[in-house]
Amino acid sequence: MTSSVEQSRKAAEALSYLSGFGNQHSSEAVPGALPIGRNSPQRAPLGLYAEQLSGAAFTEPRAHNRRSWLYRIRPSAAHPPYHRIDSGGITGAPFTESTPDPNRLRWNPLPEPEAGTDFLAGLWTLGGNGDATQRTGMAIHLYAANASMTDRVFGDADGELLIVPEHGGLLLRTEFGLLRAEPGHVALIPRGVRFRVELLDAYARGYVCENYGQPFTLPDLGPIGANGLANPRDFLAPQAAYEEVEGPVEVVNKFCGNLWSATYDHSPLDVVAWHGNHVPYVYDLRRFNVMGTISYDHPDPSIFTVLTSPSDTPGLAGVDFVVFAPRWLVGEDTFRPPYFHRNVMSEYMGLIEGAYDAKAEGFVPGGGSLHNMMSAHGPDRETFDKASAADLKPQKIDDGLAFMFETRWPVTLTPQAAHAEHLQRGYDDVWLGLAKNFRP
Ligand SMILES: O=C(O)Cc1cc(O)ccc1O
Ligand SMILES: [Fe+2]
Repeated sequence: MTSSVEQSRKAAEALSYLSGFGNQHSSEAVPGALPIGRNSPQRAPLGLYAEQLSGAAFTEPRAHNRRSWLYRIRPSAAHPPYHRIDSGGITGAPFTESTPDPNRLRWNPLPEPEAGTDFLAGLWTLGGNGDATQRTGMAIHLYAANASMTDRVFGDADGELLIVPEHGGLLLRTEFGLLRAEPGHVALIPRGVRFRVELLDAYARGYVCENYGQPFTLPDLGPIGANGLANPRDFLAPQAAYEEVEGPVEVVNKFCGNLWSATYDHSPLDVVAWHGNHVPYVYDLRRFNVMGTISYDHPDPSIFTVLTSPSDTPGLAGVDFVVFAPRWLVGEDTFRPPYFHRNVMSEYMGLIEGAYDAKAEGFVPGGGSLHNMMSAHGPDRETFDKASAADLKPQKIDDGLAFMFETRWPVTLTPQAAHAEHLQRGYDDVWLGLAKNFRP
């Protein structure tokens, strides 16, 4: 099962997908593997085992109900006990080891990992909120890896994983089939789905939003109409693909914040056919249909919402995933970059490529910033001065791709993030020297 970057690349280049967000997809890697007209026939086709994977309670309304039926070589139940293993850099909610911090904070990218670090070993938790045992809240993780996962797979019982590569492509071998996620794409692994990450480049780095709450869905469009923002057909699910591997495979399960491990005598990526709507997917952020003003003022960034995890209060997300993609700015008599603000929501921002229009310096690809609930932030001094004096002709912002995980609850840091070497000291200084211009 060991694989080189070239082998993974070859597999990634051959992929085709099923299109459509939230669809009831179906796929079979071997003709006839998928039962027709029923989910669990007395004997499933080709000697496969039928198994349901639920992502919603059986009784949730149809609009929210999520489940898939998997037809696999061995049932998932055939495994030895799990035992606790060291979690390395990854932890989960509740985050109780640090005092929630009202300061504006910014980090440089993670340092290079030791040779032989795979995606799972390279996960590093920055912080989060909520409680995995209550299925509320979210965690922010970063990853830096220089090796493919071999002979082991990962599954997260705590929540779904929104993976945002910033450097290096990933091949995600999931129970449902293969997905390719390059920088500029996002990949979503639903709660409980097992997967292995192979690198398509020597080095991979990026961000992960672990969502304990309601699964990410597309935002309502309201007066925008029937089209726009992230279009459903651009979300791509895998075609069924299985491996028939006999021999030890470590299965690591994240459960209520801790990692547990069991060594199976076969690979659990052995699903030959499946159907349902609890599926992994990839989405190319460059397909995002950006909306903006064509008159004046800087619109709120909710118009850039790609995916939202709703809470029980309409419009108040557990977490939103927001992208700042290339777009034209044409606002007249308008301060065009992000405004100064204090937000009841907490904002973690990352940069996939280039630069971000509110920060002249210091916010770099692979780095991140946290502006917690009600913390005052906005353009740095240099950006403010420049934008206040700019000639307001139409301007294309096309030199960057930034994103935000915006959550209704404050983000509490892990001790490793609060004391990190790569935490920038003196971030507050970017707002120093904003001149007093008041002339009554
Ligand atoms: O703080 C940020 O840069 C994110 C952000 C962007 C924007 O365009 C308006 C508000 C906002 O919080
Ligand atoms: Fe903000």
